Amino acid sequence: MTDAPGITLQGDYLIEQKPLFTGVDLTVPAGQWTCLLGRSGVGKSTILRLLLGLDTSGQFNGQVRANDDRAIGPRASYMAQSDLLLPWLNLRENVVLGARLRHEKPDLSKADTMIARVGLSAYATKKPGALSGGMRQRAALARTLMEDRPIALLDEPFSALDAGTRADMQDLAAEVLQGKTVLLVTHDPAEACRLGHQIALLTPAGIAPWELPDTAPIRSADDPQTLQAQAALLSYLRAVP
Ligand SMILES: Nc1ncnc2c1ncn2[C@@H]1O[C@H](COP(=O)(O)OP(=O)(O)OP(=O)(O)O)[C@@H](O)[C@H]1O
Repeated sequence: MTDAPGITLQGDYLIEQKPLFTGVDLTVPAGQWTCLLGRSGVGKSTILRLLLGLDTSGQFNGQVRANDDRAIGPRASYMAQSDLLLPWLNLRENVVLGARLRHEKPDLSKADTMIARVGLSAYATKKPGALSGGMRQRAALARTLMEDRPIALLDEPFSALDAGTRADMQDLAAEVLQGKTVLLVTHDPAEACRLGHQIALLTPAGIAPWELPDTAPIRSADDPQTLQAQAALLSYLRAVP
């Protein structure tokens, strides 16, 4: 039995009275990975913020709901596009920041395991300023995965990683977040086709689904059906105005 809920968002969003998107009807099924793709600026990060109940710059006319009618924000771990690492804390302190903010005793042993799993053990006591962009992103991923929440909202969490590390981190995230309700924003068709139970394409006119191979993720990168789906998705994304 999982307490990971299904989530829906329906509605329109305006910035300075002009529609950014209209008629969006997004369903994120319980306990599965949904990948959200779409042109830059179409509103993907905004959707994550709306799900979390955070401030946005525009006006949302619609509704956000978990299928158990409980609040989403307090049950969600969120990895923003910017890593949001606190520069005065070292990597380990950043990874346990959630517990510290909740005035809980941090689980340092779990933190060190997570830091090891993102390949940063040698940097556990370094400040973020001593880390490369890709290392900082892995540190932010470790902090997100530390939070054992039923919902994970991830905004391009692997975008700064080299191809090999990216595949490793995708595997790690898929393992740690198994059974959680995950919404992953990505620009990478290969990533979406590898990780997604479903793909949602956001356009100004709403959400369109994208067909995936009838196999369970995480899919092998060299699976012919997965390769075919990712090539078709890339062609489609190039043609979207
Ligand atoms: N802080 C802000 N102030 C004003 N407008 C904003 C702000 N943040 C975003 N926007 C506007 O909201 C729109 C949607 O932004 P959002 O970040 O949700 O897009 P996105 O699809 O996630 O883009 P990307 O793929 O480039 O990350 C943008 O077109 C931008 O004009």
